[in-house]
Amino acid sequence: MNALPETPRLEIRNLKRAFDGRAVVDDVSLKIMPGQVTCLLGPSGCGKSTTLRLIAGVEMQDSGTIHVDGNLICDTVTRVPPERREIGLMFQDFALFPHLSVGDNVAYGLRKLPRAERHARAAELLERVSLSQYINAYPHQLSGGEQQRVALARALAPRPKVMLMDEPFSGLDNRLRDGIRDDTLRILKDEDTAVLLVTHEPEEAMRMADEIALMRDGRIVQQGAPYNLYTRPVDLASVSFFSDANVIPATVNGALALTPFGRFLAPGLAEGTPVDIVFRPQHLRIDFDRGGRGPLPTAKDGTPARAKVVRARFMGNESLVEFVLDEGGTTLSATIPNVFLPQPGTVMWLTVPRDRCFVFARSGAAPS
Ligand SMILES: Nc1ncnc2c1ncn2[C@@H]1O[C@H](COP(=O)(O)OP(=O)(O)OP(=O)(O)O)[C@@H](O)[C@H]1O
Repeated sequence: MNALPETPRLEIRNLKRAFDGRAVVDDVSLKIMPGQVTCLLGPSGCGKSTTLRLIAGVEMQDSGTIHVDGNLICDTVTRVPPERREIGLMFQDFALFPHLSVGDNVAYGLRKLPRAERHARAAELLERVSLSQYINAYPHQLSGGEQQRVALARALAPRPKVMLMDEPFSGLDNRLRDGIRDDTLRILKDEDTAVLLVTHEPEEAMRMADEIALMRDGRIVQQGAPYNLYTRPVDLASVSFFSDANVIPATVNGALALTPFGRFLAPGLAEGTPVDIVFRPQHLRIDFDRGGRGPLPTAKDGTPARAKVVRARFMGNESLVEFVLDEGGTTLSATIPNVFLPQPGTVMWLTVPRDRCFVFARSGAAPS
């Protein structure tokens, strides 16, 4: 039995790239195992595509290393050219060759193989993406979703060790997208390549990724399974990237932060540090006012806080209700399943389970 840990299919270490003195990729490290999908997730301009271009070899890093299956393919001295990196690429505009048939598009990267083998591999991949019947058709005769599958088959044909995908689904019709994502994921898993997929859409990353690397201003700020990123975010910006967030400002006093919902533990934060108590709208619970009282405080949910409805809107599957807290005047939102549209001014009591709240030192703020 081999007791050695598996070698990552792709490993990048401390990758850096600056343009005009500005670090666009700033000390990025990642490991992806065979058959694993990692999503590089972040807002526009945070350096995702540049990271992909460095790995593909079409851009050169200032420092850092790239290994595929443990072999160095690029540092500042060694540089394996893009076509010899065994890395497949798939971008937003599928860039199929319009003058080549679907079969020839898929076989394009196999020019070194004998004709019969080339043909067999192209046919096998078209079968895999359920497009065998289009082998002699031309790209313009296919729908957007079908073209996307041809592009996938073409990228996979040379059996790349790593697949780099830059927003591969963003050109597709919304209604098709989920099905195509699921099909693509299944095919990628069958091929056992390591996939690095760039997206700015959290839902796409949650749907596709075994692991998400959350990127901001050129750096990876958090990395892990989607569940861990969602339930244990590192800061307010990470919460807000995945969903709306309620924020209650407070200040640390004796290792506690006092809020209208009671005291929150603020371990490790200096006295006087401004903090934000953060939670998602779906975790705010509401109760009706009963003769000026709300529910009793509990260890799990803390102290109920009295609030008034500001407005309520029907959103389809849920209702969005906005409140203003009596104490402190903070505005909070709640999402409630189905139809719940209380009148503005209605008094209600709000609670939020403690285990759904995050306590973060306010970014850029020093203890007062
Ligand atoms: N060749 C270049 N020269 C100068 N600046 C560049 C170059 N390539 C990228 N940049 C800058 O680097 C930053 C990051 O770009 P990049 O395309 O990597 O971001 P991104 O996260 O992929 O964004 P998007 O999702 O919008 O494509 C941007 O501000 C961009 O203008």
